[in-house]
Amino acid sequence: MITVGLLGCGNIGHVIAKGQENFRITAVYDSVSARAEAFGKEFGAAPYDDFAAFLQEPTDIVVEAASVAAATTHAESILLAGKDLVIMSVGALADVSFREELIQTAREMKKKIHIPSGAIMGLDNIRVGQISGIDKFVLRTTKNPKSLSREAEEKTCIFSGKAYDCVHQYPKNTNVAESLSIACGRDVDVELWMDPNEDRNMHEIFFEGEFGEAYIRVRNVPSPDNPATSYLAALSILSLLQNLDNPLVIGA
Ligand SMILES: NC(=O)C1=CN([C@@H]2O[C@H](COP(=O)(O)OP(=O)(O)OC[C@H]3O[C@@H](n4cnc5c(N)ncnc54)[C@H](OP(=O)(O)O)[C@@H]3O)[C@@H](O)[C@H]2O)C=CC1
Ligand SMILES: O=C([O-])CC(=O)C(=O)O
Repeated sequence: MITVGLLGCGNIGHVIAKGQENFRITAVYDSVSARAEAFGKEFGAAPYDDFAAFLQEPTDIVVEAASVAAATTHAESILLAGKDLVIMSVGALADVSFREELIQTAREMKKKIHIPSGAIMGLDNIRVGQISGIDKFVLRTTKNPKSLSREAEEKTCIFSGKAYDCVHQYPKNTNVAESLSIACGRDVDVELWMDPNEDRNMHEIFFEGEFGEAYIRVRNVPSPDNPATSYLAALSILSLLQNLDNPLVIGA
């Protein structure tokens, strides 16, 4: 049985806890210790309010499902503690030198850093961008203003630029852009829209290169407990965990 330490007892944490089958969450940590305690009581995991003590639990893998700040602060120490790592707050990896240091640490510790497909489809084959030419790569994200904790009367573009720059302004909405950038090997172009007539979290990917062209559109149901996070993102990490010990690997 794979044992999991969970960093962040929020929306995604609860979805994966409810889907435990071939893995078990045995230790949890959250910046709000009452939240970790309640989570621990509900799912039978040990709650921690001290991160160093949390790392001493003999878990195989730590799932970060908290925030870009949490991933930035804790990722290195998780790897140094000899644990594999799943990063949901992928925006933390926009800083190239931080990302390269983390990969180096993982290599030295013989550990893996997993980036789940998250709120999109097709991340696996987008890696072809690293081995063949790309002419165009644009991510257009459209959400209801409520999912962005904003208000708007009409469809409005609130960001247009590179993924790297988006992370500083919209850390909760840059994970997809950063996952795509890492997958295809370049800082992708991003448009972020809010639309009062859109009730889904929509991600459209326009990708052209030597292979041909692709248009991927995902219209995600927002998570009831956190409308900024698509339910697909939580399902994606659950699927990743359920397949960790599966000898049959699907996808690129
Ligand atoms: N890769 C992808 O495609 C996607 C990634 N995400 C990312 O996944 C992460 C989790 O999402 P979700 O579960 O919906 O978020 P929630 O806000 O529902 O849960 C996160 C929990 O982690 C806590 N937390 C935040 N920062 C820290 C910290 N530094 N140390 C310890 N605990 C912390 C939060 O506390 P508090 O409320 O006090 O901040 C909260 O309890 C987010 O960063 C989100 O942006 C989401 C969707 C798609
Ligand atoms: O759709 C989602 O779940 C979140 C999102 O935009 C992102 O993290 O980039």
